[in-house]
Amino acid sequence: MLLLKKTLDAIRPTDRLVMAAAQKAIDYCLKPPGSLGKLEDIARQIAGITRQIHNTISKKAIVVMMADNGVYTEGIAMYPQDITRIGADFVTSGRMGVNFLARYAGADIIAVDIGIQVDVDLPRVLNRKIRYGTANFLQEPAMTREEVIRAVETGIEVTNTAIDQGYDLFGTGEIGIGNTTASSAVLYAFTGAPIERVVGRGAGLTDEAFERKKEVVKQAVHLHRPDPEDPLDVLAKVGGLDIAGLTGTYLACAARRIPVVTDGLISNVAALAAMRLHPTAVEYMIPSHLSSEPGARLLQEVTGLEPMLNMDMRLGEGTGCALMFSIIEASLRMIEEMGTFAVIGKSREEIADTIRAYRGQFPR
Ligand SMILES: Cc1cc2ncn([C@H]3O[C@H](COP(=O)(O)O)[C@@H](O)[C@H]3O)c2cc1C
Ligand SMILES: O=C(O)c1cccnc1
Repeated sequence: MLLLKKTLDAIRPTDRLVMAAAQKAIDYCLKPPGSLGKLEDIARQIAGITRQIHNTISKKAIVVMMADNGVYTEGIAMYPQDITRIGADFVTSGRMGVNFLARYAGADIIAVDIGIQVDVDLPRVLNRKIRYGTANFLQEPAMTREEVIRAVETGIEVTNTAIDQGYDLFGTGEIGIGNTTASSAVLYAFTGAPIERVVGRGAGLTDEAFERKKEVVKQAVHLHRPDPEDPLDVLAKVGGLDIAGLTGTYLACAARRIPVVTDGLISNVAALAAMRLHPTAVEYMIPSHLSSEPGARLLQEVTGLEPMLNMDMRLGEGTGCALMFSIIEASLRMIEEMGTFAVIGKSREEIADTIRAYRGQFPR
C-alpha cells in the first residue's frame, strides 16, 4: 500500500503555463491557428506533461499485462484459455499482432505475467505472478483487496523501472482470455449503465454465449455489490489482474510525468480505474483508437478521452497504442520543424493578439 500511496501523492496537474507557452509556439507556426487539429492538442499536452516546450521521444514501450480469469468457466469466452499462455510465448518471440505494429513504430514490449494460470518459463516474460488466475467472480470475489493492491503496485513497479531505464512514452496492452468480461463488469460496477452499453462479444461469441455473458456481468455485480466509490473494491471483486496492473502503469506515468497511451476496452477500463483513484491521472493519458466493443463508447463519455483513430479494431494487446505512437511523434515535430510568421515580420506576441481578436472563429 505504501508504493500506491506514494505514487498517488506524487501526482500533480500538467503545467498550464508551459502549455500556454507551447500553444503560443504552435500558433506562431506558419498555418491558420488550430489547423493542425489534434496534433496541436497532443503537442500542447506533452509540453504540459514534461514541462518543456520542445520534446522528442527517445524510448517507447508497450506494457503488456497477461493474466487469466476464473470467470472463464462460465462460458463467457469462445477461445481456449490456453491462448493466454500461448500469447505470452508469441508476444516475446515477436509473433502477436502488437509485435508487428510495435516494430513498425520502433517500440519495445515489456511483457508481464501478472497472473497466468500456469507457470510460464519464458526468458523475456517478467514473472510478477500474483496468483494463478483470478477466482470465478460469479461465485466469489475475483481476488482479495491485498492481492489487488499488489497487482496495482506491480504495474507501478514495472513501469517505474522502465522509466528509470529511459522510456519516455508508454502504451498499455494486455492478453488474457475472458478479460473483456472482467472489464465489462468493472465498467458496469462503476457506471451502472444499461448492460447493452457495457458488454460486447469480446474476441467473438455465439448469440447464446453473448446473452450468458451479459447475465454473468449483471449477476456478479449484483452479488458482490462493489462500492463504485472505492476503485480497489471494484477491481478486487469483479476485475482482473491485468486490469489492475495497467491501472498501476497509468498511475506511475502520471506520478513520473510521462505520457501514456490508452488502447481498447480493457486498457480504457484500467484508465478509468486509475482516474477514479486520482482524477488528475487523466491529464497524462493520450487516447488512441475507438475499439468496436460497445463499452468503448461509454468509456469515451465517462473518461472524456476521445479516441483519435477509428480503425474498427478490437484486438487489444496495445495495438492501438503502437499506431498512435507514430502520430504522437509526428506531432512533436511541428514546433521543431515548421517555419513561423516571423517570415512576414510578425512577432509571436502580434500573432497571439490577432488570434485572441478572432478567437470565436477558431474553436480550438
Ligand atoms: C488468438 C487471440 C489473440 C488475442 N490477442 C488479444 N486478444 C484479446 O481477446 C481476449 C479477450 O477476449 P475474450 O474476453 O472474448 O476472451 C484477450 O486476450 C484480449 O487481449 C486475443 C484473443 C484471441 C482469441
Ligand atoms: O477493445 C479491446 O481492447 C478488445 C476487444 C475485444 C477483445 N479483446 C480486446
